[in-house]
Formats: sequence, structure tokens, C-alpha cells
Amino acid sequence: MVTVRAPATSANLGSGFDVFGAALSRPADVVTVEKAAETTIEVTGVGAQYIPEDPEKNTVGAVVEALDAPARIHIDKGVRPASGLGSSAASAAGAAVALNRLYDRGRSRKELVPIAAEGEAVVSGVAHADNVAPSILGGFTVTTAEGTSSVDAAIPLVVCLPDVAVSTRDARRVVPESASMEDLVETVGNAATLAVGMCRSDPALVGAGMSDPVVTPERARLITGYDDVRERAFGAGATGVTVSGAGPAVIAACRERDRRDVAAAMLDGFAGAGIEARAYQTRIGRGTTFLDG
Ligand SMILES: Nc1ncnc2c1ncn2[C@@H]1O[C@H](COP(=O)(O)OP(=O)(O)O)[C@@H](O)[C@H]1O
Ligand SMILES: N[C@@H](CCOP(=O)(O)O)C(=O)O
Repeated sequence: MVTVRAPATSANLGSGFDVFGAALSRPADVVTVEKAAETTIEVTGVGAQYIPEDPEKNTVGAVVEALDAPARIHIDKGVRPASGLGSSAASAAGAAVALNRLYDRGRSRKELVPIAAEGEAVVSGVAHADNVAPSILGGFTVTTAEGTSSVDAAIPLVVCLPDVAVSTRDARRVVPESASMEDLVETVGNAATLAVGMCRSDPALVGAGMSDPVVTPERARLITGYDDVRERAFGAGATGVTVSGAGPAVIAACRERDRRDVAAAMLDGFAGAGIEARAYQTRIGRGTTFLDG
């Protein structure tokens, strides 16, 4: 039996649509796998009632197929589904790392990224790897068709998750099909600023690069209260605020000393819109870890 802790992640970070990702120190899924003749999946924890246990429909089923590793699988969800915090990816990432060890498949962590991404295709229609990469590797990740680069970064974060669901599949439908040269230049500048900020563990630079003029404004419209949450977070000291993944979670970068105030301000913003929310005071963290030695 192998048990792992697979972290939530935040993809895009504004300027890095389908490319940037960050592992969060909390929350996380816990995935346990045991060899079996046929694959069975049991799901418990946050939002378990909304998650299919049929291997054809659960993200971990595609991972089992890709690694040819049938197993009895238990997923204890700490990451709520349809959150924008890489919930479906956390389970797939955890399953990939755990099954690789259980069956001694010998794949490197980087080789497991595209395998876990197959699970994302099951739920969102696209095998985007910007969530599974940080959930497997940890840190800040840059994922392209050529592979993933990662760097550890010490950046305090707040993610505020309103009590509404947005499916990634639906939120991908509002992404514009094209962008102007002006928007391209702005996005490249922001993305480069953010990447330098990650390499220097500088919350001011990371925050300055956390916006984009193309995708985020469209996604923000799907999140009631977004503008107020953003404004209040900046008022409390956030250095940058954007939609986490496809939403509805909103993510803020900040300095350690401001994190508690930023979390309270974001909760106030959602409360002002009549929406209950939960704030996680978190930071960029490690990738999937083994819990059983
Ligand atoms: N292991 C899993 N964990 C979470 N969601 C899953 C899993 N397997 C399938 N799903 C489905 O994926 C959808 C949530 O994924 P998605 O919309 O990408 O949200 P998130 O941003 O939280 O990953 C839900 O419809 C859920 O039922
Ligand atoms: N790049 C994807 C990321 C989706 O992240 P999720 O946490 O909402 O699943 C996108 O923006 O569609």
C-alpha cells in the first residue's frame, strides 16, 4: 500500500494562462493505492458527493490506464472540486506518484506530468498540465509543450474560495480566441516580471506580474464580488490579485506580515456580495509527498 499527500495548486497566476502553476502548502488530497485485479475508486472528504467513483469519469482512472496499474484507490479530498485550486489535478498527480511507486514503474517526476495530465482531459476536455505539474513537482512551474521547468519560491499567498462552483470546462468557453499585439506585449511583460519575482522570492515583483488583459477579465465576470474582493485585498497589502485557475477561487500574493489582513479583507469582499467563502493562508509549497515512508 502507498499513501501520498498531493497539494492543491493555482494555475495561470494571471499572466501565464495554461503555462504557469504553483503548488500550495495547503489544502491537499490524500491518495492511497493498493494492488488489485480490477480498479475501484472510493472518494471521501470535501465535495466527495460531486465526484464520480467510476474510473472512466474520475481523473485517476486515466492515470491507472496510462501506467497499466490497476488498484484499489481511496481519495480523501481536501481540495474542493470545481474550485480553481486544481482539485481534479491533485488526485491525478497523487495517483501518478503513488502508482509509479506501487508498481515500481521507474518514471521520473517529470515523466509523470503528462501522464497525470491525461486525467485533466477527462474533466475539462484538454490535457492541460499547468496544475498537475506543480502538484507533482512542487514550487513554481512553467509548463510548455517541451516540458516543465520548476523553481522553489518563498511567496506568501492567500486563496479565497467562495461557496459557489465554476467548472473548468465552462470557464474555458469564455476564453477569447485571439488577442491584440498590444495585449500580447503587456502579457509577456507581466509574465516575465512574475517569473523573475519567483526566482528572487520577491512578493512585490510576483504581484506586479499577476495580471493579464485577455483571459482574466472574462473569467472574473463569472465570479460575483470579484472586483470588490480584489480592491479590498490590495487595500490590505496584497501585491497582486487574480483569478486562481479557472475560478471561482481568487488568489493574492502578499508579504508575510500582511497575510492575515489580506485573508480577512477578501472574506469581507465576498461577504459584501452575500457569498460565504473560506480563506486559506498558504504559500508556495512542496509537491506530492509520501506519507508512509
Ligand atoms: N478525483 C477528482 N477530484 C476532483 N474532481 C474530480 C475528480 N475526478 C473527476 N472530477 C470531476 O472534475 C470536476 C472538477 O474539476 P475542475 O472543473 O477542473 O475543477 P478544479 O478546478 O477544482 O480542478 C468535477 O466535475 C468533478 O466531479
Ligand atoms: N489553465 C487552466 C487551469 C484550470 O485550473 P483549475 O484549477 O480551475 O482546474 C485554465 O485556466 O482553464
